[in-house]
This record gives sequence, C-alpha cells and structure tokens, in this order.
Amino acid sequence: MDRSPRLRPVIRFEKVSKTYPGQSHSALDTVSVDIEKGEFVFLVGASGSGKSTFLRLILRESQATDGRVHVAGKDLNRLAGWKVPRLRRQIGTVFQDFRLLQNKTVAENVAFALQVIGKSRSDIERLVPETLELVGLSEKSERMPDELSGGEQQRVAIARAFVNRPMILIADEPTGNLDPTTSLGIMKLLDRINRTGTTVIMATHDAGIVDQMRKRVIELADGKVVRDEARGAYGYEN
Ligand SMILES: Nc1ncnc2c1ncn2[C@@H]1O[C@H](COP(=O)(O)OP(=O)(O)OP(=O)(O)O)[C@@H](O)[C@H]1O
Repeated sequence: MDRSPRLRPVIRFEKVSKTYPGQSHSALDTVSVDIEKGEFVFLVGASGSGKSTFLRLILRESQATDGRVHVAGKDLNRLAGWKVPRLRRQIGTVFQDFRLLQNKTVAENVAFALQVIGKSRSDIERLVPETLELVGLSEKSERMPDELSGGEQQRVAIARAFVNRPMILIADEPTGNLDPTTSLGIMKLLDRINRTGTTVIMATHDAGIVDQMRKRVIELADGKVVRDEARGAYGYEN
C-alpha cells in the first residue's frame, strides 16, 4: 500500500527476527509492528522475552537477522554506519539506572547532551533551563547527582534525553528503581513529553503503571508479539 509520508509510521518492524551469534533460539521471531508518530507504547513481557532486543534494533545497536526495521523512514539494514549517530540524535534514551555523569552538575549533565552534538552556546543556554523547568528541577540545577533522590536523578536523565527534542524517546524500565509514588511522577512527566508529539516506547515490568496509564500495550513472549492492544493492561484482563 502506498502511504503519504505524513502517515508513514515512525517505527516499522516488518517480519523482524533476531538471532544472536552462537544462539539457536531467536531473541525476536517474525515481529511485525507499526508505531505511529506521537504514540505511547508499553512493551511488556517476561524476562528474556525480547524487549531489550526490540529497543536495541530501533537504536541500531543491533541489526535484524531477517526482516526490516524502519525508523524515521530509514531502512536500518541499509543505513550506512556513518549515518547511525544522526539516527540516534533523533532518539532519546532513559534507563533504569539513570546513567548520569557523577562529576557534573544537573545542568552540566543536560548541557553535555547538546555539546556532544555541536549545539551553539546560545542554544544550550536557552534549552537547558527550559528543559529543567519542564522536569521540575530548576531549583536543583547546580546540585551533583549524588545529592539527588532516585526520582530526581531520573528526571535529570529524562531532561538529558529530551533536551534535543527527539522524535522518539525510549525508556527501558525507567521506574525499575523507584517507589510507586515517585514512579507515578515519572510517568506523568513521560506523558507530558509524549503530548509534545514525541513517540514514547517504554519497556517495563511495572504492572501498576501500565494498568493506570491505559496506553497501547505490546506484549512479547519468547520473541513473538502475543498481544497488541490499544488501551491495554499489563496482563490479559479475562
Ligand atoms: N548479546 C546477546 N547475546 C546472546 N543472547 C542474547 C544477547 N542479548 C540477549 N540475548 C538473549 O535474547 C533473548 C531476549 O533477551 P532480551 O534482553 O531482549 O529480553 P528482555 O525481554 O529485555 O529481558 P529483561 O526483561 O530481563 O530485560 C534472551 O534469551 C537472551 O538471553
């Protein structure tokens, strides 16, 4: 089918399989999924079901063994290596363990993400405070990461991932180290980011969060998509 560029999914998996070298079992097995611009998607499934592999393929940290992965209109199997950094600039990433630079302040952590992609000093001076305000950390911009709570550190990580206004935000277990109340705050923030038009894909084991948010849920089992629901819960409902 011919689609207009505006309607083309921002992420398309076409019969994607991934078998890691030396493994007999596929980490992903004939996965076909379309994710449209602006969607919020939870990726759920037992440990080892293939969630991280799915996310790594989007980032081109790994390549499909079979099938095609398209991100932002690019066929990642055919994307030249030197174009990979440009692809990754359009994708913010957030992890369970925050991954902040411990010897830099909150503001410096966020600014660093812009420095490495060559943004001008005036852009950095504008975008960093604006983004820290969005995540509710304006007051703590000069603090060091170890002076912050886990929830605050995750907010810094989200600010760093979003400061460049990426097309896609990938979050791998972002609430995995946080208590339920703090997790809910992080989810509200991801929801706000999603409402700006950024596509959010979040891998999680947090049933409470998934049940509360009622977003699209894609469930993997043994590398296969076994459920894809528009306003799903963590598990099957009946
Ligand atoms: N680098 C690798 N080399 C070999 N096998 C791998 C590699 N990474 C993952 N696998 C295997 O691929 C399968 C899927 O793993 P993956 O990490 O994608 O699952 P997951 O759903 O993210 O799990 P978790 O919830 O524990 O993070 C597993 O069987 C795993 O052992």
